[in-house]
Amino acid sequence: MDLSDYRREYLKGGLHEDEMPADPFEQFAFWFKQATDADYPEPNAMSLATADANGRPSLRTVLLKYFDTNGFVFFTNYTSRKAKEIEQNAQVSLLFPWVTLERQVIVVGRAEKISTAESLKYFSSRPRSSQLGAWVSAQSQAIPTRKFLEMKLAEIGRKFKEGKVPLPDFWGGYRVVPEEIEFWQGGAARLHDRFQYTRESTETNDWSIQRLSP
Ligand SMILES: Cc1cc2nc3c(=O)[nH]c(=O)nc-3n(C[C@H](O)[C@H](O)[C@H](O)COP(=O)(O)O)c2cc1C
Repeated sequence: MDLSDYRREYLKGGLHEDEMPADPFEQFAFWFKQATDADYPEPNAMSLATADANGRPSLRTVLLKYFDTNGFVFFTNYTSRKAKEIEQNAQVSLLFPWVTLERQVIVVGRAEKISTAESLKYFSSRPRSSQLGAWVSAQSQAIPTRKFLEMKLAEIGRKFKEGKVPLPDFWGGYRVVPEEIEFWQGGAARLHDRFQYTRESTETNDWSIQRLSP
């Protein structure tokens, strides 16, 4: 299939130096709210890129669950492929592909496991079915059939029939602590606006900003 004629002009707006806040999280929150207000489907779905110790990359979608000036938090299985790669190489990248808004946000930083208490807080807020699902899935491992999963779910359901479902020790969150955050806004004639924030110090929320060529 030839897709070479698939193109459109990006005309929704621009980004201007004098409107970029000093704090990139402020800009992210502003764009996130605009994505939500525009009914962008699952604006918190982001691509997470990891790479193993040899630099071999892998990529998948995960859901951003919350963010603040400390970073972006998602939840997953600590024995999954992504988790194994993060163990070998904590450098990761996130991409928010808000393409119908003619925008993308790219984060580069380090993934850190959050505390068990913090994971428990989020786990406790999940529906019971999702809590049981976390117990059932040995994420990223080969399994024989779907039936195998359904039987495991029934077994786990019986095991935790009474009371609260406990937090599995193989499940929890990562916080991606950004070192760079780029905001991209499509522009006419492919003259897009790109602003890259680079963290000045690991101790503080101080950032330098530069415009990048599209
Ligand atoms: C919209 C969407 C949201 C997802 N959210 C998550 C998530 O928050 N956490 C997660 O572990 N997997 C999530 N997944 C599944 C992952 O993309 C992936 O299949 C899984 O985490 C295993 O990845 P890995 O084998 O590379 O570790 C999501 C997939 C989609 C399409």
